[in-house]
Amino acid sequence: MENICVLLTYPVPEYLVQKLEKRFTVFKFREVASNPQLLREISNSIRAIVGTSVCGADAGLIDALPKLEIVASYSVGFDKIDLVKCKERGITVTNTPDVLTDDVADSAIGLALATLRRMCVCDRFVRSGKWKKGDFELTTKFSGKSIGIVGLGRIGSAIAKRAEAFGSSISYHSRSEKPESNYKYYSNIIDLATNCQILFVACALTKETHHIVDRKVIDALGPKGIIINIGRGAHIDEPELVSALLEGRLAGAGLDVFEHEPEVPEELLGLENVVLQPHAGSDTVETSVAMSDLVIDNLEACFQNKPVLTPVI
Ligand SMILES: O=CC(=O)O
Repeated sequence: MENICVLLTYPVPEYLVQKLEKRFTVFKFREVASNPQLLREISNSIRAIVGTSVCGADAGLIDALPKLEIVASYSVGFDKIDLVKCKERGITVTNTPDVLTDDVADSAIGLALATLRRMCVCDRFVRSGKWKKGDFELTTKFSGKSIGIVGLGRIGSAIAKRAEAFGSSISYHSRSEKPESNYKYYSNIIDLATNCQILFVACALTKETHHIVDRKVIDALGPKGIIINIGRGAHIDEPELVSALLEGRLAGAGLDVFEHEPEVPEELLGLENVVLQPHAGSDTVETSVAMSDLVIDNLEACFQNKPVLTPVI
């Protein structure tokens, strides 16, 4: 397989780079993009793209690679891959579901706890020595709150399972009701937001879910409501979120993702009722190894003409 050329569109952990380089001829997009001559030379040889949640494969790149057979994403989300184009061209697309579910769900619960119990503010309180001058103010209880989950897929279900252990009542909104679930279903996200205290966003980003959390949803959640987003930044109308937080129309937010990441709205940086993470929901050593192994297994299966393990299409 050493002769098979793979284009890496975004930096991935060294473990995956090494595994790829052991098996394939690897080109890194950043190096190739700055060398148009090299790009022209290799465009006819690239048979696989390895992308991430940040940079996958858009129509322009796919068009430039006539021999492309597979886009293997080091991510569960595939919103950065032009699936229509891949389908047209008969290109296989794979992602890394399941192996990261626990980490992302853990992060979601961690963000909720950190936001309600103000853990980051508490940490700064201790470090700055302010504790010596008096105790920290009271925070808000997490256990027993009513939880609304947008998207009851693998990650949404894992969040629900964890929230159950906190005595939460759980309801959800998704495209259709899940007959296997005992949680209360709302076909309308505004009804879900009206009836919960903490709204977790855990669905895939599609045209339909772009800005699914808009001003109406935020206002339905109300001034005591909390939003936790471990999906994609574009699930939330970010300027609306920022103004709701500034105006006290929303109590707080725990955000792993942002609409224009790594750019984060300046106003959020000054707010103490938000907890911000750098899109790191699945970024643990253990899960990174599992995701990398799955990327490799998918590529090997594809080039051995076997069924890939986790096909998107
Ligand atoms: O955002 C992370 C992923 O899609 O895996």
